[in-house]
Amino acid sequence: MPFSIREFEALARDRLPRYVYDFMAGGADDEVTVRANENAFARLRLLPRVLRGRPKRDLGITLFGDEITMPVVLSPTAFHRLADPEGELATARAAARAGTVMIASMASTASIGDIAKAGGADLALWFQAYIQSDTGITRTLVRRAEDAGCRALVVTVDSPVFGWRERDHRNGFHHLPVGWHCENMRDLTGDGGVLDIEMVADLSWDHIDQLVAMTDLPVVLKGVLHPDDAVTAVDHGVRGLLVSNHGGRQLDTAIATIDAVADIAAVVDVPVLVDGGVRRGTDVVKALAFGARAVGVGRPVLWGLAARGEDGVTEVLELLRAEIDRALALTGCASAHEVARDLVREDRC
Ligand SMILES: Cc1cc2nc3c(=O)[nH]c(=O)nc-3n(C[C@H](O)[C@H](O)[C@H](O)COP(=O)(O)O)c2cc1C
Ligand SMILES: CCCCCCC(=O)C(=O)O
Repeated sequence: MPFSIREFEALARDRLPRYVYDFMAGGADDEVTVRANENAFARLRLLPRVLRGRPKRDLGITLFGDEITMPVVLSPTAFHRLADPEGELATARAAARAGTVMIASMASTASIGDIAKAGGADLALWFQAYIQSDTGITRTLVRRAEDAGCRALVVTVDSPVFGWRERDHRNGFHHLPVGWHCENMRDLTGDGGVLDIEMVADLSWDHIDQLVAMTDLPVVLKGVLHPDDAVTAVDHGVRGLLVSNHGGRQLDTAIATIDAVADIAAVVDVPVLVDGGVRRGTDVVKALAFGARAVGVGRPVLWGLAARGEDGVTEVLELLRAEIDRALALTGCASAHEVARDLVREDRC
């Protein structure tokens, strides 16, 4: 079994067709932000406390009333069938087994109903949506998420247009293989067809007001980086924030997410999550120190899925759990809640 997420990525790279690996690993333009997300974690150094020994650490946290077993959730990623024939169904089973949240992408290759069935009652399932220009379509998607038992709605707001992904253009990857579809987009107009997902360029706070009014589910905004937007979001009824630059796939040279999270956590009173570049348990501890309730992982899940299917996703999540536990012990923390801001210093080298 691989010993790290990096080794899972190497395995996945060996197994996947080149165009699929590039789609998953790649980002926008020069991929400056893809690299920055990881490098920014490495630049931060931990300042551990000693002689606070406790026999066991408690990794559990609560999100919208649900207890999850560690401060790691699965960020939404499209097209899991490209990684494994079982696709999102395998991912859902692994997330349920790990006792954490899976945020299913609107661009899943299985429907939200089927993902919910695969995960079963143990899965804390959230649905990620891109707001569509036709409010009726957005409403139907929200109802499907509610009917599937989703516990929160994550709205991605960093994509008014699609990022420029040079690897995909070079590889000519613009469509799923014949016969595969974004299953959440099926039967939305009553003609049995599958609609394309739209990126809506005139997305505004009015759309967020409409969405919040449409559902009792907590709405989480994904893709917020500016503290002022975070404050505005809460004013508009948003109940959680996922600080994200879409894994460097949208605006290249956007700030690394770990560099954005503390300023946001300081000005809002709702759960703040962060994703982008989390590859080690020590990264998770740094994010907690900066005020995040939890982190999201995107590519690591895909590497596990591509390398070893459902078991691979489980192994990636369990690797992270063990690394977080070890990092907590080595920094003198008995729980995720005990991680304090003074545990992290900027690298002075
Ligand atoms: C292959 C791939 C597909 C993605 N698809 C979506 C998506 O459908 N919706 C979304 O909001 N974000 C999507 N993302 C962004 C992730 O949710 C997340 O923000 C990002 O992957 C986090 O960075 P990491 O991969 O370094 O963990 C995707 C990312 C990747 C790598
Ligand atoms: C037009 C299809 C939408 C797929 C969205 C996937 C995504 O967000 C990504 O980063 O890739």
